[in-house]
This record gives sequence, structure tokens and C-alpha cells, in this order.
Amino acid sequence: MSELLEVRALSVRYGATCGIAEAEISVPAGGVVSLLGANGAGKSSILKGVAGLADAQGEVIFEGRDLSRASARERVKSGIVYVPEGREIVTALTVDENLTLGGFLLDGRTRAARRSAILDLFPEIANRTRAPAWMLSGGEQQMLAIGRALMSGPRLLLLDEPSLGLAPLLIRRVFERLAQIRTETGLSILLVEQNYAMVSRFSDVLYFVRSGQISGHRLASEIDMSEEARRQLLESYLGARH
Ligand SMILES: Nc1ncnc2c1ncn2[C@@H]1O[C@H](COP(=O)(O)OP(=O)(O)OP(=O)(O)O)[C@@H](O)[C@H]1O
Repeated sequence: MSELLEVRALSVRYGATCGIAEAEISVPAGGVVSLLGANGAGKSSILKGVAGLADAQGEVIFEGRDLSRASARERVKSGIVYVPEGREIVTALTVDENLTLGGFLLDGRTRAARRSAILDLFPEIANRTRAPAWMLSGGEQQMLAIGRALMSGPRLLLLDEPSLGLAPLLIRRVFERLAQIRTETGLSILLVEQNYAMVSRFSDVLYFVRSGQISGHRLASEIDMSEEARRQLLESYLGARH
């Protein structure tokens, strides 16, 4: 696989606090790469840095183009879309209005075609298009958040803890849909996710994030075969921030 995204020496700061320092990450075209680590390790900071939503230094090379200085909006136009933790859909707006927001850069015909494909993918929200988003369940809201992100036709989805607050059955459903989208569209995903059962099934590569740095990476397939890889995995989950 060729590289879709190359992140080089990415550092994100919040004033005096370091979110992530000198991160190096590659996401292959069509691949799923997961960031694993304890709370506060710096995983979301990486996603925000790639999305252009944080004060970042370093390089973000996407499809061979240097987007390091590009605004968040330009990155969305280039095909990088962030789905934040906690979903952040507009709960006062209807399902349809939220989808329209996700496709605000599109012409009317493309928007209608995408909307219809997304509602096919998420039948749970297809018959609720006129309902305000606050009336949806947590799982349905997550589907809407992913659907809204897909409206712009991204090449890379930055997905922050999609399973947060969802029941196991819904977590499985959300990941099944993501797998389907990936197969159908070749979408790449950079994922932050605490549910390791889903991560291991869904990812190609795992990056371990500890105390604001990347401590290593492994092929997901190595975890079952290598004691050393399992130790790295455990440490990344347990690693407290210094
Ligand atoms: N907006 C912010 N302002 C100040 N500090 C922040 C901000 N966002 C994150 N941080 C700090 O940056 C560090 C990394 O946070 P980040 O959210 O990237 O970690 P994370 O691994 O995604 O954690 P979690 O799994 O809990 O979401 C933490 O020390 C956190 O307190």
C-alpha cells in the first residue's frame, strides 16, 4: 500500500502544556491505523493536529501534498475529516440538517446522492431524518456523526473514540458499518479507540502513545504472535503521563 498520510515531527501544544511531541505516523491508502494509549497520553492531540484544529508544528503530508500550513477548512476540502469524541452533532438541528451541514461544500445533486448512500448505510437514522438530533439514541447520534463526516466524501477519517458511551451491540454495529464503508470506498481511517476487541479486528497498524510521545508501532497481526508486541500494547494502555 502507498502512504496516504505522512505525519512528521508533529507537536501540539496548549499554551505551556504539551499534547504530543514529535509524532511520526504513516497511514497507508485504504488502511486503518489506530492510536492506543492511556487517558491524556496525547491521542486526540494527534488527530487535532492532523485536522488543523490545534496549535501544531511539524509536517502533515497528504496524498503527497504538504498541508502543514493549510487551514482546517482546506484540509476538509482535501479529504481529511475529523469526527470528534462526544460526536458534536448539532442536537437542535434535524438529522437531515446535520447531514446537509456535512455536505455544505457540495453541489445539490452530489449532496442528494451522498445523503441517500449514507441513509442506506445507516437505516437506523433513515426514517428519522426530520427528527431533531437530540431525540436520537447515543448509537444513532454516533452514526449521524459518522454520516455527516462522510457527506463531504473524505479520503481519510479521523475518528475519535466512536464507541464512547455505546452499548456493546451498538459498538459492533458502528464498526461493521465502518468496515463496510472501507470496503466499498477505500476510505482510510486514523482511529482513537479504547475498545481493544474492535481495534484488533479492524486495524492494520497500531501506534502506542505514551506520555505525549509515540513509543512504537506494530502491525495489528503481530499482537497475537509476539510477546514483546503484547507487552508494548499493555504498557501503552497502562502508561500514566509523567
Ligand atoms: N484544550 C486543552 N487545553 C489544555 N490542555 C489540553 C487540552 N487538550 C488536551 N490537553 C492536554 O494535553 C494532553 C494530551 O491530551 P489528549 O486529549 O491528546 O489525550 P488523549 O490520549 O486523547 O486522552 P483521552 O483518551 O483521555 O481523550 C493532556 O495532558 C491533556 O490534559
